Amino acid sequence: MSIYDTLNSQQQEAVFHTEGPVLILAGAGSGKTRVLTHRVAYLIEEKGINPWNIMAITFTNKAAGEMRERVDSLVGFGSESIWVSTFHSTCVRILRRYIERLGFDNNFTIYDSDDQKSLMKDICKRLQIDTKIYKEKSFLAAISKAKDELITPEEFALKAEGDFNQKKYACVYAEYQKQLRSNNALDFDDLIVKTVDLFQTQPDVLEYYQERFKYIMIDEYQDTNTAQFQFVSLLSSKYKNLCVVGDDDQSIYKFRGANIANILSFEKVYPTAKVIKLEQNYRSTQNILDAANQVICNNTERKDKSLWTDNDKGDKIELQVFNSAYEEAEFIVGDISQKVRNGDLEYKDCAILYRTNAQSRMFEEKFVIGNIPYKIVGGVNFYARKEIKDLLAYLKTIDNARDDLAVRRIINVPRRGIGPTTLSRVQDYALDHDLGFYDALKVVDEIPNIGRSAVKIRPFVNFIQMLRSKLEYVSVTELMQEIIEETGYVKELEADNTEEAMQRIENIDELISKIVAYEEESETPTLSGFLEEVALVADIDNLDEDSNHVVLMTLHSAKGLEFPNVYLAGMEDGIFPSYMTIVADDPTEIEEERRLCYVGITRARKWLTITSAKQRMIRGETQYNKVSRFVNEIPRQLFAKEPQKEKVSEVPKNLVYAAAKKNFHSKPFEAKPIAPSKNFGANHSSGLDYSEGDTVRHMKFGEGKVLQIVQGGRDYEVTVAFERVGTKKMFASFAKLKKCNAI
Ligand SMILES: Nc1ncnc2c1ncn2[C@@H]1O[C@H](COP(=O)(O)OP(=O)(O)OP(=O)(O)O)[C@@H](O)[C@H]1O
Ligand SMILES: [Mg+2]
Repeated sequence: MSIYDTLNSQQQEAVFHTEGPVLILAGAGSGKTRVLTHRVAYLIEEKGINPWNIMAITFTNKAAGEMRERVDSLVGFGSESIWVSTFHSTCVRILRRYIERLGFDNNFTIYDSDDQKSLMKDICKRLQIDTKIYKEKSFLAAISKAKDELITPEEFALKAEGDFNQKKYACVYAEYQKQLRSNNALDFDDLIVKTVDLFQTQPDVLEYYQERFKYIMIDEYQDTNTAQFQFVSLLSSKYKNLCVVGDDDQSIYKFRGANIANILSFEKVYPTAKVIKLEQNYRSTQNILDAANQVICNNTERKDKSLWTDNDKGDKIELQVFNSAYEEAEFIVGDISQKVRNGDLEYKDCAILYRTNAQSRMFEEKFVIGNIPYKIVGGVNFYARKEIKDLLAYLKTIDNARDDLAVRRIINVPRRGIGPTTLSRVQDYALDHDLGFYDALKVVDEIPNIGRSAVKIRPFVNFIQMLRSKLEYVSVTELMQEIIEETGYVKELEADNTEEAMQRIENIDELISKIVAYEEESETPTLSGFLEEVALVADIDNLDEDSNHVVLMTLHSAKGLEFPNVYLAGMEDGIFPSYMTIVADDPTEIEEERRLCYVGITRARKWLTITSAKQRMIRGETQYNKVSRFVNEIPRQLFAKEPQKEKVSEVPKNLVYAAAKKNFHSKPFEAKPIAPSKNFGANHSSGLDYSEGDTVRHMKFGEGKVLQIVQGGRDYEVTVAFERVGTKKMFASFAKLKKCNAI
């Protein structure tokens, strides 16, 4: 039996039709992604296509990794030379090779949203824009929107003729692009825009990639924007072997410029396109699928599809309405805990999905108290933390000193006593002489009126130059070590000795582990390579399949994934659909939210629980909401029982909450491996000053008794019975336990 026998006949048709444009339009869970991976295998195994000639594009890095894994297991060899990645990663690879043609250096920096904000702040200041009237955020949003649609600053300016407001935006957009260029940096949107630009202006480059990628496949096609569409069209215009898969009912990124027309008009753009529909859902039970179908059929702007399944009816959908978000969290966490205890499920089979990131906190508290492993996908991104950004800014400065933002971030970290007047003199000098900020620092003695400040600047420049000269023969890990030691970054935190400082040190340890892992895994590790990888980590990538923890994430992040047991939390009008959508009273916006709801429901394989709270605190205000209109679109008979009536808590809620808070630690203890032989920064000494039976003190957990110390692979594992929080097992170097003096 071949692997293709496991596909149904429509799926087979989609796999075997390899030449010319193909559109696979199908509902959730019908095997679209599965078809793509099998198609790649088929091309290589049966058609003898060189893996080198295949490109597959997915929406997140995680999906890319998953696809590579699936192809690997199907094909067994050669899959490393297939390009399987996201639009952004694909474009970075192309630009690293050819962006010089557009006047950038190939080692350009990628700006994240924080970097963009700082840059915009500078620009507004320089252009003397009143940011009380014109928000930096709205400039960035307008620029991003323009880029999604491939509108250049010049075109923007032309369109703005006569409109005072728009002219201001045009002017900021132009300045923003100018600054990016002089910093040798691109923002995320630019990655696509510049690649399209490259293809349009450099025919030989386009031709090279057209010859290279004779077969192109795109997953989640419904969420491509105009710029991405253009990229694909150019690349596939020679051989036209383009296969896209998507579901118009799952288009949920309109706010990021996704253009549903790209899928709806595929047949117009490619009149010879073969269109294949998949109608059997393999993922969910009949009940779950019925609920999803009943919700989505309320949308008018859609291609009609019918999805059916051979699966059992399955359990009915659970609907629970609570008095407060607190009770909602308590129920869900309790339910998971019970199902796991019963042996029905493992933690990793469970996902809690919600509309906004802020909804995660309540669950976190409950998980911490219940000692249940969980992971939040999204939220405060690791790389957005101050200490991580500071240290990365050092690496960026060493890698590409034209990145002014990075240089300015660290010039006074640690404090070097370089004042704002000095900095603005350097900045002026740089502008007057058309130099980058760092280049101006290098010639500090020539800057007028700089006076004694030059003495403070020179050691900084020397330090960076020294590290740069070492680049060729030291590893990134060693580089980081030197930065931490020379700047005294960790020493300063240690001296601070607060809980927050300790958390920061833990984060730095985590960063070091990341660098070590990168250097171990990469064939040719380089500083630029590391920075690139870091810049491209979407939040979703933090999801580690192997670990056994409950996953919490927004509905947007859940696209393409599946879990046996799913909770849709906060299903209230005002939350989902959001208050903004309701007041906008725009049917297309409600339809977008409804599609998001469809995505949510269809993530569930066996069990689906929908919850809502009658009252919930949002940004410090208590809101009273009705059950979401989307829930009312699900026929009653699909629910296990009518929503339960008022549940009166015996303990006043504020007391319960205070009690929860008292026990709340921002994160559950998570053992992190330590970089082998590169233990520095935090006090990673293996010499413990306590032994079994001693009373020790932990910064968060308080006092406890050491029950056991075991030499683990990389570190000592210490088991401590804490008075307040019970017994915990932890790595010695991370726990930083202090022996309490016997009286
Ligand atoms: N022919 C088949 N036989 C058995 N299982 C299948 C078949 N086709 C798909 N599946 C399974 O159904 C589930 C859904 O498949 P897949 O993720 O490819 O769907 P999808 O259409 O990409 O979903 P989504 O729209 O959510 O991205 C997976 O677990 C997959 O392994
Ligand atoms: Mg899919």
